[in-house]
Amino acid sequence: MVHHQNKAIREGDNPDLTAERVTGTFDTHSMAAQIYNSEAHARRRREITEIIAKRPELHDTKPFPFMTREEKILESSRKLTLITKHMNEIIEPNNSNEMFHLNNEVLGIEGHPMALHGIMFIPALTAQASEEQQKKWLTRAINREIVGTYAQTELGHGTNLQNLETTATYDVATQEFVLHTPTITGLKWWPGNLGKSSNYAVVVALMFIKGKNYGPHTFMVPLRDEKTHQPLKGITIGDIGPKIAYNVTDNGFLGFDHYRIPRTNLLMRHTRVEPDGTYVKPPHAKINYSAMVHVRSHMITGQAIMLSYALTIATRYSSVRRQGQIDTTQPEVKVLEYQTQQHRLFPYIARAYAFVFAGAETVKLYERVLEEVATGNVSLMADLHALTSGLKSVVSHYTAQGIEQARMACGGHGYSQASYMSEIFGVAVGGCTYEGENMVMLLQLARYLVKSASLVKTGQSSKLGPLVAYLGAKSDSTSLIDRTPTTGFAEYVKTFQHIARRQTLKAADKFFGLMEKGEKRPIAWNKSSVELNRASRLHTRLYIVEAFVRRVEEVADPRLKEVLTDLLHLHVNYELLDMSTYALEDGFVSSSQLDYVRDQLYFYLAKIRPNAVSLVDSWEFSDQELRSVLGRRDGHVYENLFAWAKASPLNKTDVLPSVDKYLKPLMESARASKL
Ligand SMILES: CCCCCCCC/C=C\CCCCC/C=C/C(=O)SCCNC(=O)CCNC(=O)[C@H](O)C(C)(C)COP(=O)(O)OP(=O)(O)OC[C@H]1O[C@@H](n2cnc3c(N)ncnc32)[C@H](O)[C@@H]1OP(=O)(O)O
Ligand SMILES: Cc1cc2nc3c(=O)[nH]c(=O)nc-3n(C[C@H](O)[C@H](O)[C@H](O)COP(=O)(O)OP(=O)(O)OC[C@H]3O[C@@H](n4cnc5c(N)ncnc54)[C@H](O)[C@@H]3O)c2cc1C
Repeated sequence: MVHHQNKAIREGDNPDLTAERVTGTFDTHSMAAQIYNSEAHARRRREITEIIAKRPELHDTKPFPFMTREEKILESSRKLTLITKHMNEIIEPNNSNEMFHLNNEVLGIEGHPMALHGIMFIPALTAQASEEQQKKWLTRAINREIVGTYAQTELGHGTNLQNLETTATYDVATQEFVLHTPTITGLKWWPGNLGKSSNYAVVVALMFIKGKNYGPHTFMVPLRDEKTHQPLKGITIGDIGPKIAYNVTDNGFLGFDHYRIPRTNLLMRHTRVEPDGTYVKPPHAKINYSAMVHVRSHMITGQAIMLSYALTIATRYSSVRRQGQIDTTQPEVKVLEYQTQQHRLFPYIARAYAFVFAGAETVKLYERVLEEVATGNVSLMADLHALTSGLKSVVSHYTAQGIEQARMACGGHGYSQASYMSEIFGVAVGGCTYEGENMVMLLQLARYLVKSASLVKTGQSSKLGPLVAYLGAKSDSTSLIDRTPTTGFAEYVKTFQHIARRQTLKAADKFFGLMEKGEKRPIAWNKSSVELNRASRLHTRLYIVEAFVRRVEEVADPRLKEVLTDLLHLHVNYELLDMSTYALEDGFVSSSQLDYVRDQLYFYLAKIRPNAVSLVDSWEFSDQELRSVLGRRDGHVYENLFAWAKASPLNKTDVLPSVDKYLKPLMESARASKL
């Protein structure tokens, strides 16, 4: 048997796809180790996939698009129960990476009844509950004796946490907090799994003590009777109805009617309220926002994975789909031969790699900050908040765009739910909104950039943190791209730094200038906000490029290094063209340099072409995880599309009741009236 570099090759596969895999120049298992940050983790992913493949009870009983929402929830609860029961046979206990993979394989991306339990409820209790509180609730939560969610957003308020309407008013006499929803707009609205699944929630409410508003705080709140699962007295609760996607998750509403909880249900690791109502403030005003920072830090990788789902589907399909000719004397070509198709897909393949590398760095920083905050050191919280705010916005935006490009790259079949593209898009695009609407989060990063710009302007560049140190550096007079013999990326990085620095300082000038002219700070901020967000995006895109460069520099295997270097070339050239307005407007980059950048882009599209399928195969998504007929590993698309169509519930009978009831009588009466 021949050993190929691409480990996805199997006998009997569509030969067009096998031919693509044979041309791969690198070992896809080794590339998976880069993507998943270690050989051990990549191997464990494969082992988990194999275990699941051998357990049919963990497979979907029918394709998700053929199920109603109720069926999907039932099916996902069945599988959730099974994986909970057999968890220790499948994954290492408490390994969140393995759990994430297990969930993606078995439950999929549409959510499940305990999605928020793992993503926010447990992280909130871990970071914000005191040790005593953790003994009471965290162990039960980890054991899944109770199911919880994170209830913050309201019908009328999501972004602006200071104006939430839900109140928690301290009653000194009974040592209780009274939770209350004063209006319809104060109903909690959106929290995942709040509607039907959870019996507890970490609730965010404005805390009032003796008439004083202490702002948003987090409380552990029982919602349903633990035995009967009936809502408790004083609680109004339910599902908010179907959404664009993510419909296995019961996003819910919740109202409180003077609902009492003990004082000790305020999460008290960092903040305390004494029995007499004395407030002990936390070491950082935003320490209670930790569950949001947790998701923002992890969702970068989550988004990269969803983008790669779509790219895997589209790239494999483009290798088996033949349409039209390039040379009219030759047979029809694979659509992947078209430069336009390559230009549509390959820069996003590069972005997906860039995002997953940036995501790994973000999680590392998050874990460091988590440890430091636990010991009272809050010094890096602002940096982490700025970084994750920018990354969640930029990455979710380009992920949604990339998935949509991948869908269109599949032509008509991309529009069928057999491709699974619409669900992937629908779930991923939610990331532009949840955990802070993208514009709002870019503006959070902009606050950090403006402060940094003001250090530069006042000659205090030495005080700049490592993420923004480049703001204090001097630019060359022009970019040296194409003017130096070096093949490295230093000139590109310098150019991105120049662009981000110039835009940041310019936007900050606009803001400060407006204030100097007498505008109040918030008005000046609003009038500068489009320019400020441009700066945030450029800063974040620079960070992503740098994270990519850092990773490529670390890679030792020469075959991997070569293909990752090709991808990085593609990335920097594509990014620079995409932001060429900024590069051209002060003459830092000339139009002839941009011609060079364009040529480089086309060169690397062609160079990557033979590795395209191997690059997407390296993510090692199983068919079970992808849930896409078009993206099947074996490339046998057409026969399976036909089988899929035949399985459509509409094809159970030859004549639908709607035809019997309406169309037949309509046609009959039309015929009769002609007589
Ligand atoms: C292995 C694990 C696998 C995980 C996989 C994940 C993959 C995910 C896939 C699917 C998941 C789907 C589930 C979705 C779940 C969604 C949940 C939610 O959406 S929960 C609700 C989220 N809501 C928000 O994000 C609201 C956004 N709004 C805010 O965050 C705030 O209101 C604000 C905009 C930040 C403003 O806050 P506030 O009004 O309090 O601010 P100000 O008083 O104006 O102060 C601003 C200063 O505060 C600093 N700040 C703000 N936040 C932080 C922070 N977190 N840390 C540090 N500092 C912070 C800010 O920088 C300002 O500082 P200065 O400029 O004044 O110095
Ligand atoms: C799939 C999904 C899952 C969710 N899960 C949860 C959950 O589990 N728990 C939970 O509590 N919430 C959850 N949410 C809610 C989510 O966090 C909020 O919808 C999100 O934070 C945005 O807030 P909003 O809806 O109030 O938007 P709005 O703030 O009303 O945004 C509307 C528009 O106003 C703009 N805008 C608002 N404020 C400003 C500003 N200061 N400056 C400039 N522009 C501004 C925005 O950019 C946007 O264009 C979920 C939402 C979705 C879609």
